[in-house]
Amino acid sequence: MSSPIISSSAALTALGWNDFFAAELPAGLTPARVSRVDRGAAEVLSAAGHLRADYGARVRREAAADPVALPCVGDWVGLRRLSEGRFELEALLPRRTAFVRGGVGRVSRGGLSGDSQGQVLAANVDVVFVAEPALHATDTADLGRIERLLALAWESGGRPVVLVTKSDLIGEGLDFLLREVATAAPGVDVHPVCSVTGEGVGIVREYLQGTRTAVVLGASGAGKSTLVNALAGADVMETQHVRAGDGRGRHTTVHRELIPLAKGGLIIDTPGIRRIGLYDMGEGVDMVFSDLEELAERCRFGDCGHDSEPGCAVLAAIEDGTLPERRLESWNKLQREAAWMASRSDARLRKELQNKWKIIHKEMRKPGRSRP
Ligand SMILES: Nc1nc2c(ncn2[C@@H]2O[C@H](COP(=O)(O)OP(=O)(O)OP(=O)(O)O)[C@@H](O)[C@H]2O)c(=O)[nH]1
Ligand SMILES: [Zn+2]
Repeated sequence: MSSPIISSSAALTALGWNDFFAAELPAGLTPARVSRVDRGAAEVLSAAGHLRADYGARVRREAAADPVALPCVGDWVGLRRLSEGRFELEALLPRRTAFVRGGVGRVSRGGLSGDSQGQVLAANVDVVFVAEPALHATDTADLGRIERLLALAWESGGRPVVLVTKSDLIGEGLDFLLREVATAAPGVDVHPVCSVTGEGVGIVREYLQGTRTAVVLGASGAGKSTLVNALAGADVMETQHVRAGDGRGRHTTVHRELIPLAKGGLIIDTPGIRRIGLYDMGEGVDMVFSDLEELAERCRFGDCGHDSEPGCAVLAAIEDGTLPERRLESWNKLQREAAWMASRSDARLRKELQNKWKIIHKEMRKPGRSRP
C-alpha cells in the first residue's frame, strides 16, 4: 500500500511539486501541473500521468472577474475527480513567479496581487532563457531585443540567462559578439549554444538541475523549439522547416507547452514574441540597466538627464569608451516605454473603478432600497 504513495510523490517532485505548493492544496483535491491550456480546459501532468481537466465553476467565475486567475502553463492546480477518467480543475494554487502581459499587478510572496487585469503567459518559472540567434538572416544578435526580453525576464521573478543560439553561424566573430552581448546583460550569464552540434546544450541543462522549470523566450526563428528538442533528446516540438511533402511552408510554434525532460527539469517552449513592447517591463528595466543606474548615482546633479549636464558620470563613461552609447539610447527608450505602459495600466484601472462606482450608485438609487 505504501509503495504507490511513495512513487506518486516522487512523480510529483519531478514535476516541480514542493512544500510551498503542498501547503496551498485544498483538502481532498489531487495536485497536477498545467502543461497546456485550451479554451475552458487544461492538459495537466499528475502523478497518474497526463490528464485533461475542464475548468470548474469557481475557476470560471474568478477568471471572468480577473483574467490573471485563468490557469496558464506552469500553474499548479487542484483537481476533483468527477468519475472514472473525468476531472475538474477546481483550484488554482498561488504562483511563485509569473509573466504578466499588460497588467498592473506584481508578483508578491503569496502570489499575484489581486488588482491586475493582465494575462499570465507562464507561471512558476525558475529560469528564463532569453534566446537570441548569433545570426538572424544577415543581422547579428539584436542587443536591443535582448535588453527588452531581459527586462521582462527580471520582472517575472525568474532568473534570466542569455543564450546566443545558432553559434555555428558566426564562426570567428563569436567571441567578439559574446562580449558585446555581455555589455547588454549586466549580472546575467551569457552562453553560446548550437543545437545542431549540441555545443553548449549541456551547460543549458545544468540550469535545470533538480526539478527546476525554465521558459525559453525569443523571436520567431531564434531556435527555441530546436533547443527544446536538443534538451529533451527527442523531437517533442515541431521546428521551422519547409515541409516538402505538402509544401505548406515552415512550422512555427503556436502553443505554450510545458515539457518534462528525461534528464530532470522542465521546459516551456513559447511562440516567438513579436511585440515585446506590449509586456510589462516595469522595474525589470532598472535591472537590465543596473550599470547605468550605478553610474547615474555619481552624476553631479541628482536629476541629471545625462544629456549635456556638467559632471555627468554617464556621459563621461561614454566619452572614455567604458559605456557604449547605444546603452544610453536603449535605456532612455525602454524607460519611456515602461512609463507609458504604467500610465496606460493606471488609466485602465481608474476607468474600471469609475465603472464599479457607477454601478454601485445606480444600485443605491433603485427605488425601495433601504439606505444604510
Ligand atoms: N545553423 C543552425 N540552425 C539552427 C540552430 N537551431 C535552430 N536552427 C534552425 O533555425 C530555424 C528555426 O528554428 P526553430 O527552433 O523552429 O525556431 P523557434 O524559435 O522555435 O521559432 P518559432 O516557433 O517560430 O517561435 C530552423 O530551420 C532550425 O533548423 C542552430 O543551432 N544552428
Ligand atoms: Zn548624468
